[in-house]
Amino acid sequence: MASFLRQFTSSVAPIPSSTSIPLVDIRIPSFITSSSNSATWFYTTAAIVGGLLVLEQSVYRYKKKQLPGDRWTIPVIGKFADSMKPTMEGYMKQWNSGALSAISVFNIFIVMASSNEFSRKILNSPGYAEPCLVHSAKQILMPDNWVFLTGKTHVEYRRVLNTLFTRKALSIYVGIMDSIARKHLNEWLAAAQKDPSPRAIMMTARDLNMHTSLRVFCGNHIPEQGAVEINEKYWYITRALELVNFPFAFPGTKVYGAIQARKVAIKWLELAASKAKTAIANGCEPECMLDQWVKEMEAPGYKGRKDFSDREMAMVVFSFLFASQDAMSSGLIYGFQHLADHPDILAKIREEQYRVRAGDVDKPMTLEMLEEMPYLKAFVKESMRIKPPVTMVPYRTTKAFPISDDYTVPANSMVIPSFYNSLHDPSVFPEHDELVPERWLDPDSSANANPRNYLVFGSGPHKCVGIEYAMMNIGLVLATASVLMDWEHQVTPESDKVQIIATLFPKDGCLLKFSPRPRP
Ligand code: HEM
Repeated sequence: MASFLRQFTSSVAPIPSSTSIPLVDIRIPSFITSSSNSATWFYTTAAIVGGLLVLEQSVYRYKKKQLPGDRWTIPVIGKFADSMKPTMEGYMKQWNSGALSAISVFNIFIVMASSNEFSRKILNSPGYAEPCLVHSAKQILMPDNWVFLTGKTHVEYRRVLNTLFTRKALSIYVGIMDSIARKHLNEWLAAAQKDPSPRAIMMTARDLNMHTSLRVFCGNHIPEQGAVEINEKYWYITRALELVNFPFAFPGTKVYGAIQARKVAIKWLELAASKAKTAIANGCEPECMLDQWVKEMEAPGYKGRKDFSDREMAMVVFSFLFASQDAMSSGLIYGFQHLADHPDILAKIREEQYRVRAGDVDKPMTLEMLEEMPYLKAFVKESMRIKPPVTMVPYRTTKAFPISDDYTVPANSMVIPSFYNSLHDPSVFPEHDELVPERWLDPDSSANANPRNYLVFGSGPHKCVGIEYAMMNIGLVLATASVLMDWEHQVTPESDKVQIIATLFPKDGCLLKFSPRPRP
């Protein structure tokens, strides 16, 4: 590029100005002067553009240093085309190119970390790197949402939110989860009776999760009409979670649709927060997360902030929906698919279910019962190891980050820890592509000896706040399904291919055929 520019400029003859040869009075036709002006503009513009392109390449190569990655970046857009249609194969190629590797998208310099050491280092270095949600997240979640807090204020806010997932709180939620799971599974059976052909569970599993989360978080403080409205509109939010979106939220854009959906959701969630405060003030016992939150703030030993406004509480609940809906749906859908494809594992799950339920499949699930189901828990953990719903989380460096002895990530770069290689490390997970729940049941297994490799929920100060709830919900739905119904998987050429819609899903949406299961 530089040599091209040198040749180009040296072949351009200097154009004399009219003042440099004052004694010569030659009338120059106007079409000649205007074309020489245009030529000047053309050459100047070309030189500026060329200079910027050279600068772009130089900055990229300076930041990349010895890291694996393209030697040159595509001018202006970089790897934008790849980020529009991400594939697992593409990501794997990048991760396998090195423990750290570089790319650039729209001149955002990105360092991908694929090893456990570097991924964990990024997640656990709040002094150098902070989570960096996709650009649209700020527009959708609103800039004053707690999820954008960092440092000490984040730690303090998190301390309050952790109280929403204590054992006491989870024991309130489990009854709600059980009754909603049964309602939906019976609807799936009724639909299958009408039309027994296999159907994709992509959307029906999402509906189940949304319904469960709304009722766990807000109980009956949201009327049915509100729950339906939020559920119907939520897909607009998922659609807008792309890495790169049209920057302005004009009507018709995905982000605009997501903002409208958020406005509807926040309206109902604010109402729910206000009703929870009234219910607890009137002496009611907590029946959902919002109630539990208000009750917690009243407790004599409570040390945190007590003045959460309805809007703040609504934004927290909305952030939970935002963080959980896609990931939990991915985990649940792959759970169904993995069990259908591994009848031996499903048989072990059923054996455990019948034993703990003492043959009574109508018995509502309790926390104590779940604790007696180690095989179920091991399966859920293993299913998400094989297909982690979230494969990576973008962070941003706040200052130059000396990540290794010989490489420092420049300030204001994106650093993306990825989890796939940690979760498929053959030295920790022998037969790493095989679904083996037993590896979690042996306390001396290498899987249990290396908990740092299990990055499904991240690590460090921003580690997922909803781990227990998510694991419990996925386990509870699969366990209840295993005793109420049989399901067959229609395997297609797309079943083992992955589509990435913020999280991972089977490309064919997971086609299942359900039928009622005879009682024991
Ligand atoms: C299978 C389901 C889920 C998976 C795989 C998952 C995974 C993750 C991951 C990888 C992170 C980023 C962690 C990091 O940066 O180190 C995260 C953060 C988060 N998750 Fe989850 N999650 C799930 C379900 C949930 C649920 C059910 C909730 C809420 C009820 C939730 C709420 C959050 C929140 C609020 C954060 C941000 C925490 C912070 O910044 O302090 N997630 N999750």
